[in-house]
Amino acid sequence: MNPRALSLYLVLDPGLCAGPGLVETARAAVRGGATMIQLRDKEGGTARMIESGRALRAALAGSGVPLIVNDDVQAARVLGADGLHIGQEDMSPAEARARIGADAILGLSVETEALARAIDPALVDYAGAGPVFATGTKPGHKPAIGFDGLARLVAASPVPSVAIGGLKPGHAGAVLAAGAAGLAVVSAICGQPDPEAASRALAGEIALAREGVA
Ligand SMILES: Cc1ncc(COP(=O)(O)OP(=O)(O)O)c(N)n1
Ligand SMILES: Cc1nc(C(=O)O)sc1CCOP(=O)(O)O
Ligand SMILES: [Mg+2]
Repeated sequence: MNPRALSLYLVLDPGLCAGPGLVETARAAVRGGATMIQLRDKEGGTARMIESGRALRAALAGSGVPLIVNDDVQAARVLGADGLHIGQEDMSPAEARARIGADAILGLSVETEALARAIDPALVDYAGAGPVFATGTKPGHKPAIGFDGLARLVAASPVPSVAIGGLKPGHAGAVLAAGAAGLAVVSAICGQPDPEAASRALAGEIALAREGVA
């Protein structure tokens, strides 16, 4: 996986995207510069994940933007998704890798330095590091780590890290300065009045920040 794919990683939440919907939000975000899309539906079960995933696959076809499925390895397999994102309590990276195959992208959430250090780079392609800030999008999330904590997780991880949790416009510089490959966001794009403009603003900030740290 090219770490640049982690630059602006949109995690789609069907509830927050209820206005335009998942597909239109994804299309708009990609027009604005999103580089990776995750389907994260914590409520709908496998059947809805597959239905939404099919529509997203069709919308993203030819864009070069990978589609990652959150949690649900069965849906990821049925969809032939580009990858799967798992948390520490979902399944082991070894099981996930065995079930999605060698070529699929596998992401793993890490909330502490010890978890980041424990990543096996033979199994896992990227780390989702956070939460950087408290967020209402994920009730019961682990304690916020801030930019200093992010830098420690990034340094401990043997694979590229994408920062997540409460990230908004204005944060890209600090995230990249901490060494992360990019920002993963839900509410900074999903549910915004103009998701394309929101995505373009974040992508522009990331590009500027990258010039600063290159
Ligand atoms: C890019 C990215 N990073 C972290 C997460 C969180 O995954 P997890 O800890 O399994 O929590 P849920 O998203 O399943 O509630 C993520 N989804 N994406
Ligand atoms: C899905 C998710 N995982 C997190 C983690 O820390 O592992 S925080 C989070 C939600 C991020 O949403 P928003 O960009 O709206 O703050
Ligand atoms: Mg999970």
